[in-house]
Amino acid sequence: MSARRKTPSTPSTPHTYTEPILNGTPTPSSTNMRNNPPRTPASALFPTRLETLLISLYPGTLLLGSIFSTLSPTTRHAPYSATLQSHPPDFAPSYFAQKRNIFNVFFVKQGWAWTTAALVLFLLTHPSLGPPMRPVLTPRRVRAVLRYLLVTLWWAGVTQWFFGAPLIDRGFLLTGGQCELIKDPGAREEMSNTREYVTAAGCKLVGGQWKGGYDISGHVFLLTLGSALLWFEILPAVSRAEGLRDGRRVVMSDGKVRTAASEAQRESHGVEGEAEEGPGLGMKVALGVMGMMWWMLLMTAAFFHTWFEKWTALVVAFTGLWAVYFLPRAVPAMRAIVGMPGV
Ligand SMILES: CCCCC/C=C\C/C=C\C/C=C\C/C=C\CCCC(=O)SCCNC(=O)CCNC(=O)[C@H](O)C(C)(C)COP(=O)(O)OP(=O)(O)OC[C@H]1O[C@@H](n2cnc3c(N)ncnc32)[C@H](O)[C@@H]1OP(=O)(O)O
Repeated sequence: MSARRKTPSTPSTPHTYTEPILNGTPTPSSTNMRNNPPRTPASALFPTRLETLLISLYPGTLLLGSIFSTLSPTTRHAPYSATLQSHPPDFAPSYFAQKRNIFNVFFVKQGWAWTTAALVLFLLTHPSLGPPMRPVLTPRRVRAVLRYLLVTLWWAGVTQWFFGAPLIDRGFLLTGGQCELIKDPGAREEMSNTREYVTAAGCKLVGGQWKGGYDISGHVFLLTLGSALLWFEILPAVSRAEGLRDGRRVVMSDGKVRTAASEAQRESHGVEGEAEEGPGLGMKVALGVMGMMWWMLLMTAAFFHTWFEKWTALVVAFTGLWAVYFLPRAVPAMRAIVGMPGV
């Protein structure tokens, strides 16, 4: 497994590993690195080039959707309602511009359930994490579940519940928004539960209009968070690409910066008989879910929300992802608990 990985810059003595120190006293290999700058970033907190390329698919998709909506005459001329955050149903320029489209109702609106199912299937079936189809709690599975739970907390806090109203709704209220019903004193009388008018869901439930504030796109947030969680977990486990696996930088407990390969060496929990075969069922399902998420992200970018609502949602999603997938690279104590995918 990882213990068998080749480390081309080091002598191939069995059972010893002399990974070059990247920010310590100059060694012959670190001098080499000055002459041939490494392809990985200087700080453990930043993504590698390959990771940056993959991450840039997200802003790229938002840009593509926005360009399409600007260039397409049907979409450009269709009336847009800021309150509905969409084109009114009668003027929707495409099937995907309708809120009731089947992919929205059964896929995005249940998006975290799909993300969870795809990840669980992958964890249960991929041999790099444990014996396929046997519910054995290997360290890699446990750490993957811990990371998933942290990202789930972020999803839940932003979209579902944060000691009351979720963060999206709190932001909306703080920026001057309110449930339009509460302007009507008669209707307000009937709203006995305060929760009814401090959340978008409660407001819509009593027939109110959630208006006036600034609302980040829940769709962009969920689709980014879910699909990126899947590929952050899956690619380092299945790919041999340097930038996704061994080339990632980590800060060791002595403060030295090394590559993830050194940790993989020490913490190998390889499963006997780990196969290097084609994609298994878990991988195929995850690829399907990621593909659908990408498509729905593109549709959201093309037909829903304002630019600002979409871009801030992207930033909020990546804040959570960064805390779970990049911060531990620079904080050994955190890494000891949640680990890194593929290590
Ligand atoms: C040994 C091996 C071990 C293996 C491991 C084992 C076990 C696993 C470990 C642990 C598991 C344990 C515990 C897990 C704990 C919990 C996990 C449970 C997770 C679940 O399983 S939990 C159930 C499923 N629950 C969901 O998964 C909900 C997902 N859902 C959301 O989080 C929101 O729903 C969101 C974010 C989507 C908000 O969205 P939003 O809709 O309110 O807001 P947005 O601003 O985006 O949209 C404004 C208006 O535009 C429309 N609109 C925009 N874009 C559109 C588009 N593209 N197409 C059509 N319409 C569009 C909208 O439809 C809306 O319209 P309208 O308001 O009228 O509906």
